[in-house]
Amino acid sequence: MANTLFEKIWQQHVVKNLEGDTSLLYIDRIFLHERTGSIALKSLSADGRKVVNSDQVFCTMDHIVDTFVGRNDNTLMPSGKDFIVATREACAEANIKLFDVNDPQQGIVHVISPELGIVQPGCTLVCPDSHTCSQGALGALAWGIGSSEAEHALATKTLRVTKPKTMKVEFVGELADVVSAKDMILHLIGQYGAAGGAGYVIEFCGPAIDNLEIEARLTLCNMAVEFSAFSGLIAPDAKAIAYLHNRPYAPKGEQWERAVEYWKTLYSDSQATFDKVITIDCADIGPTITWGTSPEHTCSVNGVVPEIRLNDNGLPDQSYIRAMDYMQVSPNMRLSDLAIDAAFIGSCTNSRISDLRIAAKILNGRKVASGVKAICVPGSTLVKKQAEQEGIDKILIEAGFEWRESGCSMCFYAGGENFGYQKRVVTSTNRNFESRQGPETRSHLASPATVAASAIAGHLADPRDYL
Ligand SMILES: CC(C)[C@H](C(=O)O)[C@@H](O)C(=O)O
Ligand code: SF4
Repeated sequence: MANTLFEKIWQQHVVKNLEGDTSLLYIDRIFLHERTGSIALKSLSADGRKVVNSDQVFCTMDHIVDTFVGRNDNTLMPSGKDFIVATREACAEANIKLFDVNDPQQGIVHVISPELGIVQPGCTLVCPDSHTCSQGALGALAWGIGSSEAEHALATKTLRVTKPKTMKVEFVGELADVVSAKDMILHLIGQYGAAGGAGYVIEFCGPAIDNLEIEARLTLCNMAVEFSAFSGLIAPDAKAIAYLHNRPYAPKGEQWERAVEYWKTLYSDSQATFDKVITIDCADIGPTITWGTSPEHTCSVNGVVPEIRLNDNGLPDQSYIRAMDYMQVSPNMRLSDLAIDAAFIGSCTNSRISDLRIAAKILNGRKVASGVKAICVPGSTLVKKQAEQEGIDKILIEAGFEWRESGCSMCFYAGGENFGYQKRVVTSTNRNFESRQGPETRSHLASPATVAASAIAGHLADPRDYL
């Protein structure tokens, strides 16, 4: 029988079929972070239960840690230190591998898991964090769970999961210069709505996906959850296999050979059917940015804010009115007329070395506009080190960017460091809802290239004008 990639991985992991579409699935890897992982570990231990196999569990300090150079356990986030200390203690007690605050392999969970070869094709990986879907880029079934599900997985190596429907999103044609995976995913969400993927697991495929490097595929899959999908994944190809080769946690020697043999079977059979298919022509995608407070509020960076959408009754959609009011934009306003207060390059969406390279290419020899607070937070300590070896830090600092230690940082506002009241931020992150990056901040989601160009211009700007 012809199967999709998802069905192959699913079938491999069914321990028992339960009622209806629900199955008990075997979980290969569990990743935790100090914000939600510590809660799961604490509660597990309070119940007198144990982590059943700590070799399959990893934890990092990314969400709460400060990103200032010279950081320690103290954080700007009130009581952040408590989470850090509790996580450290819980990991030591359960014998879990922890990438601690100043560990050379520390970083944002969805950046370090691929970077260290922890996520692998065909495996099931869960983390109490919504952007776990990023890791599907390597052909894994990876999805975000809640803290109580994390407890269940830690104690049993299994989870009850209701089978999602399958969607194929095929990208055909070629991307224009500087147009990136971030523009692709924003374009998809803009076209089909932020709920467009609800109830589905999405396989991204097609010639334009084949052409993407692994880091770009991670960016694309990262925002599957912003499309409301259960997860996103991409069949592992020669690029995925080459990417994983020799990574610290990837199999070695004979085990590597056997793994590769298996990974090569992980693709959707040509006769396999999907519940839904979407095809997107990359010729239609340009540098894309959000104007509003949902990832579906997108437009071209050199375009204008759209008209207010009408609802089914032909009346102005209140969510559009509210978003425009919050963002202080109005229909037909040029995006390039919006002055920015801040520019942020970071997050599990766009903080890998390829993201920093494109930013450096644009920023080289230029200056951030006066009055713009510009911050770059590498996605991992290894990315930071690599960037420093390439001189990227110098280019960014010279241009006027702050160069930070790795972490989630101001991708999300948790009561600590933020961009300030009602500040307008152009950001390489994945969420733009109200106050996501600070009190009433106005976030415009875009690619790192667009963020860099806008930082120089002092207003939202098209990266094609800066190459
Ligand atoms: C803190 C964590 C639970 C949260 C998530 O799950 O997404 C965070 O990573 C985010 O991006 O908002
Ligand atoms: S970088 Fe942002 S989106 Fe990613 S895990 Fe951290 S807080 Fe969540």
